[in-house]
Amino acid sequence: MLKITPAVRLSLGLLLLTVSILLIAQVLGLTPDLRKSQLEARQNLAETLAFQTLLAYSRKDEVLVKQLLENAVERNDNILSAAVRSTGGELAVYTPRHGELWPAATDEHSTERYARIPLFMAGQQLGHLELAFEPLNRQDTSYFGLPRQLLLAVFILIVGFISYRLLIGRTLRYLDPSSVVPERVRNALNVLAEGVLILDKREQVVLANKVIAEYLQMSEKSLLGRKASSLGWQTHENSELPWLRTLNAGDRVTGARLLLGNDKKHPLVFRVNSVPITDAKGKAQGIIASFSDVSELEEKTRKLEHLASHDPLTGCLNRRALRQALNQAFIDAQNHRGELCCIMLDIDHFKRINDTHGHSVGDEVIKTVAQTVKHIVREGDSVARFGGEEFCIILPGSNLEQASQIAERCRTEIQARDCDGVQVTSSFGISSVRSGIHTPNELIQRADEALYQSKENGRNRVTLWQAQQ
Ligand SMILES: Nc1nc2c(ncn2[C@@H]2O[C@H](COP(=O)(O)OP(=O)(O)OP(=O)(O)O)[C@@H](O)[C@H]2O)c(=O)[nH]1
Repeated sequence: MLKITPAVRLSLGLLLLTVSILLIAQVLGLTPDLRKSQLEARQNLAETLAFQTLLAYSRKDEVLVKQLLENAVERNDNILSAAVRSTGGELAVYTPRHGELWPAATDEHSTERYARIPLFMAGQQLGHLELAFEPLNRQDTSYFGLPRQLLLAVFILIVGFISYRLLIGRTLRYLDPSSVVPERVRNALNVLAEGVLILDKREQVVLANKVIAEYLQMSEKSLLGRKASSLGWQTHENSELPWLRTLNAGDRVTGARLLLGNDKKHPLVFRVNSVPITDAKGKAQGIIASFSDVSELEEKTRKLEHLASHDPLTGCLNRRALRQALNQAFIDAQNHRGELCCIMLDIDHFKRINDTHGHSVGDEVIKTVAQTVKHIVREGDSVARFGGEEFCIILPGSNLEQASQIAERCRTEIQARDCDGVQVTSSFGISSVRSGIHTPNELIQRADEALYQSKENGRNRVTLWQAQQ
């Protein structure tokens, strides 16, 4: 089947245009009128023959007249018969079948097929020359019995299409950007583990290797001519695409991070390098951009970072990560004169739970308490496992009153929870940067002192640290 390639489409377009131009030319009368010229030829022929016949007929040389008429019929395929009719209406001289070919009803006037020319000599009419012709269109049906115009149209369509197709195919080969890259270069790029795009000055793809085509889920050919920025990349905070930076500023870009894919949860992550292709004068004529898929590496790194900063039993921050979060929150609070509170939480009589129900139940209790607290605090707060059954909660932007409300909610919900048939209570101590505290350590220390007060005063309660403590 004929493939509708751009070359075929262009050829058909040009063919239609050509046919339309021919039709318009015909409508405007710019093409030669075959019918008219045939009629003129017939008229000339009839008049010449009439002149010759008149001379012979006036001398009553009927043999010569007959010879002239027979010669005319013999030499002209389109003359069927000829005759000289006397003024009285009888056929004086005639070629065979003229009687049957000449229509009885023909009046004085000539028609397309029947010429009737009066023969005058010295002002006296001697008779008429009669010529019967082939029908006008007969001459057009010279090929396979089909009208010549139809054949011409078919000829233009077939030969026109083949010629246009060959011409455009050849032209497109010169214009096809991929054909300027030698096969061996393309093969070499296809062996690379990295994706490669070669772009022109308008960031249109001139070459795409197999790897990048697979990442983009498109064929190498269908990528040609597409703008690289239209291929579905996501940048970090809409920063400039690396190849655009190279095109705009001439910079080499290395290690730019780009995401690809509609699946926002699992996009492919690439590290992209982009270098300009310069001409002899050092002007950028295009770009080579390489794409390394670092999705798996980033996922592993993310998991390692999570392991390094979180407690494996509860999923809360560990002490190292708590320190970082607290230091940052402390700096922010100081810079913006903001609120910051710290809550220390300790499960009451936890040793007894371990001793009575076993260590694994103890672990479950710790996990339940952690889940309860994480569920209550806001998104910007940090929950860390501080020690065995002790937790530290950092609340940026919360004042003492808000922090004590949160601690109170944690206390009542922990008390209400049932953990493998075990019910526990917990004690809380709260400190705030607004209580004359100067360092992150001091904030934790004061909250711990308040927690100690809760334990001292009978447990299952919340105590705020105050300067006079
Ligand atoms: N199951 C379990 N127990 C732990 C873990 N870490 C620490 N512990 C135990 O927690 C208990 C803490 O007990 P203590 O610090 O004496 O205090 P308590 O029994 O909670 O009493 P108060 O704090 O005074 O109410 C110890 O027995 C630890 O062995 C842990 O990860 N899992």
